Amino acid sequence: MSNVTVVMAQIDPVVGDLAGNTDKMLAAAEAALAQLQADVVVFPEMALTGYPPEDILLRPGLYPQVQQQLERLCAARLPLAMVVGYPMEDALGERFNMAAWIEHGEFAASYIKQHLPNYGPFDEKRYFSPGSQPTVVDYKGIRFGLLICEDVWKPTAVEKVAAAGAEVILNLNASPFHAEKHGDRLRVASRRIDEFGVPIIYVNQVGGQDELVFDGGSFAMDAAGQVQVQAPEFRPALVPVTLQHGPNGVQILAGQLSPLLDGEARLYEALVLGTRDFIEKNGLPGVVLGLSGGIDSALTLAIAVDALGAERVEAVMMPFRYTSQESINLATRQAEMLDVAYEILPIEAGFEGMTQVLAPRLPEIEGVTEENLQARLRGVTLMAISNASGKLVLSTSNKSESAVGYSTLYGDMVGGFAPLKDVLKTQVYALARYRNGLSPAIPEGVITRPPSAELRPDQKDEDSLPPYEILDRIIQGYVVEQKTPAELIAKNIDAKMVERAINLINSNEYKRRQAPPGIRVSPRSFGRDRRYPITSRYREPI
Ligand SMILES: Nc1ncnc2c1ncn2[C@@H]1O[C@H](COP(=O)(O)OP(=O)(O)OC[C@H]2O[C@@H]([n+]3cccc(C(=O)O)c3)[C@H](O)[C@@H]2O)[C@@H](O)[C@H]1O
Ligand SMILES: Nc1ncnc2c1ncn2[C@@H]1O[C@H](COP(=O)(O)OP(=O)(O)OP(=O)(O)O)[C@@H](O)[C@H]1O
Ligand SMILES: NC(=O)CC[C@H](N)C(=O)O
Repeated sequence: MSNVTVVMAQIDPVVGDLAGNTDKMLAAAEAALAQLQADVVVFPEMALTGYPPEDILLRPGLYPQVQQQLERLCAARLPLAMVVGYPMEDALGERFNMAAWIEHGEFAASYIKQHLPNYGPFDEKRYFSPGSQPTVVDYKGIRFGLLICEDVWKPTAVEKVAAAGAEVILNLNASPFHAEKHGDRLRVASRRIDEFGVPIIYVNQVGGQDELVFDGGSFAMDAAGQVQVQAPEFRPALVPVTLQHGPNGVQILAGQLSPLLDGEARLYEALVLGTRDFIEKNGLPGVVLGLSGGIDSALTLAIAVDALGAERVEAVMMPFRYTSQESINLATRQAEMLDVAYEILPIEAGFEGMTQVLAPRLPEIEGVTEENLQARLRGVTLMAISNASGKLVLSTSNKSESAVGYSTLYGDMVGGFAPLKDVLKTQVYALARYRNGLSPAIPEGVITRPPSAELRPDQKDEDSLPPYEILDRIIQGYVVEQKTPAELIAKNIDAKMVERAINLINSNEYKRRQAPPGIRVSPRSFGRDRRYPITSRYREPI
């Protein structure tokens, strides 16, 4: 019996662009036929609408358009089978997350997703009803079982499709990135193969969508749990998987093994892709940010340049009386290193103006009022440039600061997108070092100086906050891993620091609700992964 070629079409669908996504699928299928002699081409979950389409799924106008595009896929009558993810609404108004098997232009079979994820960033029970039946398609002598993403994360759907005779599973995914996700996927797939003995071809989408980054990384795992084919991460790809009938069922032949990234390299790529796609898919001309000579704005600038190219990035240093010459020098040096448009715009005159405006009500502007006024004048300045140029303001906030509210509402929290939103301060340093290892992008002095908001004389972050090494352990433990205060203290973290940090985390939810969106890179980000009340008296014993 001859071999059968399944092409993993790791594409980058754009949410809501049904016609564009269909064009992409037709182009990918044609290329898979012409270049790879594909028999089957598998697209990601919900490739027709992009994922997650959120409340677009509740628009009645969506479903006729889905039908139209499915008809286009059939009308192309390509001589292969296409497996396509799409949403469907039935006559009773129930909606389903589906996969279509389109064989030589005929809509030959379909499958309804059985396990609907409703945790973390997922909301599928808001939209869909689950299916209950397996789908197995006999094609070119092989029995293909269809499953959709979460279906392989639990045993039931895999058990059913194996019992229905599937010899290989085609798993359509929209599986967003976090730093440990690829390892989780491999473990889950290998466990299911262990339990039910059916190899899995796992096809993921790639690209940024608002707060989510899809990393691709599609793979084919054989009946022994070995990855025989590995697609690259963070870019679209068409990767062939060769199937052969052997004495022990279907074999997956060894194929392309794209190298995988890890650690900071993987995290950095996710941040660059998430930033680029947010700007590109929203049709924005470029970005502008406040460059302070500190590490957060320095790393954000490097990411922006890697994402968009220096010519689309602008940096502004806005000194005030507390800004050190070293900060100005470091900001200027980085702007030169990266060759971005750069301006020094002092905010002193703005501060004087505000002093006069406020004089009848506030004769003295001091303390936190003075600190925040500086941050807000910088925000106003950046927004003026944004309005005049159309460039989006990048917020430089990181996860450690937003955890404890160490930022100013309508000040340094302005912006349309926050690349570092889910990155802890200790990771910011590691990423800066990693990035400089590729080529010089951040002056060494920015990395080695102690962090300071420079909003009052000699201010250092660690005067107000626990040292970042400790704060980040608390955030990681309390927010990401859901540990109790007692568990944190048992890990040798000072009880007073634990108590203070947890109080700050919980009392600053109000600020986070007003923060710009940013890229999710951890298993639990602030935002949809962690929905906390602003008004709350809940406490846990210390
Ligand atoms: N539950 C609640 N819901 C809604 N609003 C609430 C609230 N509780 C207080 N508020 C309001 O929030 C306001 C306070 O917030 P806000 O004006 O932002 O200011 P606030 O949190 O008081 O001060 C900002 C702090 O962040 C520091 N900072 C600023 C800028 C940059 C950095 C850095 O290193 O990156 C650090 C700065 O040194 C200062 O200590 C109050 O006026 C209060 O009315
Ligand atoms: N003098 C400045 N010129 C331009 N932008 C500034 C200036 N000071 C602060 N900002 C902006 O406000 C953000 C918050 O900066 P701040 O210095 O208060 O603390 P930070 O969070 O440690 O940031 P960074 O590490 O970038 O300094 C900065 O990242 C930057 O975008
Ligand atoms: N779309 C989905 O079903 C995603 C859920 C799945 N566990 C994942 O993130 O990989």
